[in-house]
Amino acid sequence: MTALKIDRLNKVYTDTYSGEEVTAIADVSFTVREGEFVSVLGPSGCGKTTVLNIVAGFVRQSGGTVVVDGRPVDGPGPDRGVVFQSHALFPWKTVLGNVVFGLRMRGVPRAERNATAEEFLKLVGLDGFAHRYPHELSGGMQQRLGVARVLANEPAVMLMDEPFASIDAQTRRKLQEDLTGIFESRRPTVFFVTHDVDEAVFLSDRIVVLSRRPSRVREIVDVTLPRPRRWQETAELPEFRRIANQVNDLLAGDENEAADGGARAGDAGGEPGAA
Ligand SMILES: Nc1ncnc2c1ncn2[C@@H]1O[C@H](COP(=O)(O)OP(=O)(O)OP(=O)(O)O)[C@@H](O)[C@H]1O
Repeated sequence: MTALKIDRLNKVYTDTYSGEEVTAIADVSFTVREGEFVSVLGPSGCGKTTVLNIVAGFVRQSGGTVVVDGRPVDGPGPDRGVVFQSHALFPWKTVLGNVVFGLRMRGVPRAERNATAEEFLKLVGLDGFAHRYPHELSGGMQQRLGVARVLANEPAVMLMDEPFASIDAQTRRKLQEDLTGIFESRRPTVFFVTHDVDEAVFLSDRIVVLSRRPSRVREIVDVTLPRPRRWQETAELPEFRRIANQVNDLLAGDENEAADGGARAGDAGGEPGAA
């Protein structure tokens, strides 16, 4: 079943200073099936976060539709849980309090919500930290908490915007492995935005590669690697390198086209001030 359907999405921003119109997204369509992990990759500034923000209901599209679980998106809602790059946790609430909050908003009874929150804290490896505060956790632990908080609410789609970008490389690998383990055991539907090709290949079932701005879908790449996935074994598979090279070629092809055509076309779609 389709969990998320993005159809002919278009977004034009109006620059608040110059009043100039900037087309961030020209025409983007793709679907995410229930229980599928789909990543979106593309050149910097192509509109990845904009697509995610429209799906989250934070930003309104200029054209096209977004349907989650059969319902058109018309603002934020509990059917979509977002894990941000910065942690966006409640600093005054404990770890347990952060996870329980959404459950309380949904009217889950107290005994049940504490049990559910503890189950999800265990899933992300934070059992034993329930009564700490976010500032007492490392960056990686805060991201785990962000994941637990979203998963506990069983959203139709979990939206993740470069959640590991600000985390050191070693911890990032561990978090990617843990996220994969959680995905493999729970099968949430995930829409994941990243800059990192290897991360996208390791985590995803499919990768949507966007063109430079104004963006379109350049290609949707199937990742047929076996699960369960662990970095050491998965990265050694020839298929892993083949897919990563394919995605890198798609991104590089886009850069080359930008270099060839950008100057000629006055680069109407380029980043302002970009060389
Ligand atoms: N609120 C806004 N007003 C005007 N322009 C905006 C606004 N938000 C984003 N943009 C522009 O839209 C384009 C897409 O931005 P977006 O952040 O979605 O891209 P991205 O692919 O996520 O970028 P990055 O890879 O750098 O994170 C950029 O050119 C950006 O400058």
